[in-house]
Parts: sequence; C-alpha cells; structure tokens
Amino acid sequence: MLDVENLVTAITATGTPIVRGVSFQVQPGQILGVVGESGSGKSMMAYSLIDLLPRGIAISGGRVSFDGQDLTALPQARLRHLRGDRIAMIFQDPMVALNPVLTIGEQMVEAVLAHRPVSRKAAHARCIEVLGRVGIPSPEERMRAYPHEFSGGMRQRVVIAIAFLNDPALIIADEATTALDVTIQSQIIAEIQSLAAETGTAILWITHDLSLLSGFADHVMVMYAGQVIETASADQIFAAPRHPYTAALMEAVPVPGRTRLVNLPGVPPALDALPKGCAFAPRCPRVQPLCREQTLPVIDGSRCHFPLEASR
Ligand SMILES: Nc1ncnc2c1ncn2[C@@H]1O[C@H](COP(=O)(O)OP(=O)(O)OP(=O)(O)O)[C@@H](O)[C@H]1O
Repeated sequence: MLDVENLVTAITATGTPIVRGVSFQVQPGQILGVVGESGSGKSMMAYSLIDLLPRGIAISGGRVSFDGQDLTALPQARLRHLRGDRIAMIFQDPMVALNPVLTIGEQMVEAVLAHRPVSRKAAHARCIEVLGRVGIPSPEERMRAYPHEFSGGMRQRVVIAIAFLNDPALIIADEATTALDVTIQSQIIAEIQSLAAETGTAILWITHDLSLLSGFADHVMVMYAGQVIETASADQIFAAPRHPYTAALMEAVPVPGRTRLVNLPGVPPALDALPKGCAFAPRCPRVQPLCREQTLPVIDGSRCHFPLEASR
C-alpha cells in the first residue's frame, strides 16, 4: 500500500541530506515501528511522505508510492485532501492538533464532514462511537467539553480517535505516546493495536523507545544518521538483532532480570560531517578497518559488514 523507494530529503540551502536513501513498504493492517535516537531522521522521513516538511527542507530524490500514486508528484490540494482522509497523523503534543476554542464534538464532527458525504447527525454518531472505542468514558457527554477539560492522556486519546475517524488506510504516529506515563501509554497502544487489526488501517509508529514496539509492531525499521540500518520482523529484531547499533539499543532497554543497563557511548555524527564508511563505525564495538572505508546497502536486513550471528 505504501512503497517508499530510495527517499532522499535534504536541507535546501546546503544540500545536506537528512534522510539518506530510505526504502520500505507497509502493507494494509501492518504496524511498522520506526526507531532511532533523536536526530536520526525519523520525523523528517515521515513528514516527507505527506509533504509536511518544515521550510528549507525538501525531498531531493526517490519515490513515495501510496495506493499506486506517487505522492511526491501530487499537487498540494490533492495531498491536503489525502491527509485526514486516507492518511492521518498523530503528533506528540495533542494541543497542537486540537483547536482550544472549539469543543471536541465540534471539531470531530467537522473532521468527518470535511471528508464524508454524511449528515451532521451521522457524523455525530460516528464520533461518539470512535471516542468510546479509544477508551473515553461517557463519550456523548465529553463531546461537549473543550480540549483543556481533558487530562493529557484523554486528550491524546481524542487525537487518536480523530485519526481513526475516517477509516484511513494509513496512520503516521510520531512519538504519539511519549509524553504519557507508562500505564496510559500501554493502554493506548493496546487500543491502537486492536483498532488497526479491526479496521485494516496500517500504522507507521515512530519512537525513540525500542521497548515500546515489543508486542506491538509487526515489523521494525531502525534508523541511524538518516539511513535505515536494520529492518526485520519485530520477532526477529527482539530475538536476534543483527546490526550492532540495534543490539546496543536493545541493551539499553530495561527488562526483568537485566541488572545492568548498557549505555551506548558517543553521539551520532553530524549529518554535514559524516565519516567515510559506516556512519556508526565511530561508536561501534565491532568496528573493523573495512567499516571506516566502505558503506553497505541493506543486505539480508542489515547494513553491516560484520553483523551479529543470525539465529533467524
Ligand atoms: N527545521 C529544520 N531545519 C534544519 N534541520 C532540521 C530541521 N528539523 C530537523 N532538522 C535536522 O534533521 C535531522 C533529522 O531530524 P528528525 O527530527 O527527523 O530526527 P528524529 O529522529 O525524528 O529525532 P527526534 O526524535 O528528536 O524528533 C536532524 O539532524 C535535525 O537536526
């Protein structure tokens, strides 16, 4: 359904690429987790897909095919219509997505009417149904409340309800639960998982927290310095990561029985001063001279000259 091929996004003024040849596919109903440290290019990759890039950053290569059409070649107006209809977004801060001077009901009903030829009454009923579905108690009553009258967790549920409102084919969620406490985070994730399974909506779930994807994502894509460095089914990634960076991320995840959390030393390279060879080489515990000379494409799911043993 979504087929991204060799996507390159760069800072226009300097030509510095921040998304460097990213390729992946998402199938209907699939949850693809995108993980990586801050600055690895996750958000810019996602914003490239739907033309929400900040000023001064633009796609400079590749293809984004969605339902058979190339989104990078689509006129602004068509793309605007796709957003909120076939493709919905959820951001970290729900206050950005919600209008503070309108009730939740007013903005939700409008979100339906903007995309569906239904009566106001039918739109209202649909909103109540979806609010209930994401765990908002007394949804009919809550429709009359303003965003500030909700707790942070409830507000994010409203935003998630809005994303599912028009049965989109794809939802792109960028750190959607990062600001919430862990219990609420896992409740919301469980609800999204069952909604995605029921509706066939595919989810592109962006997070810096690998542990969040366990038991949630079907497939995981790990990004580093603007590139995909590992991609595999979630089961495979969690059982046996191949790239040393993924393995390091895994060791930083607190799990029962792990007495020591390993912290990966160093920081990712500046994108305008990338090292020759593998971008991770300066921090890699398995680095060999070859790694500092040559980069690799993703082979057998990982972009590494000396991947960890695959028990896959
Ligand atoms: N408006 C901007 N102008 C110039 N560079 C930017 C801008 N926004 C982001 N960048 C750069 O693009 C790169 C990728 O950023 P991006 O936000 O995609 O990373 P991320 O993995 O989503 O990290 P985070 O989780 O912190 O958002 C970073 O090096 C960042 O500094």
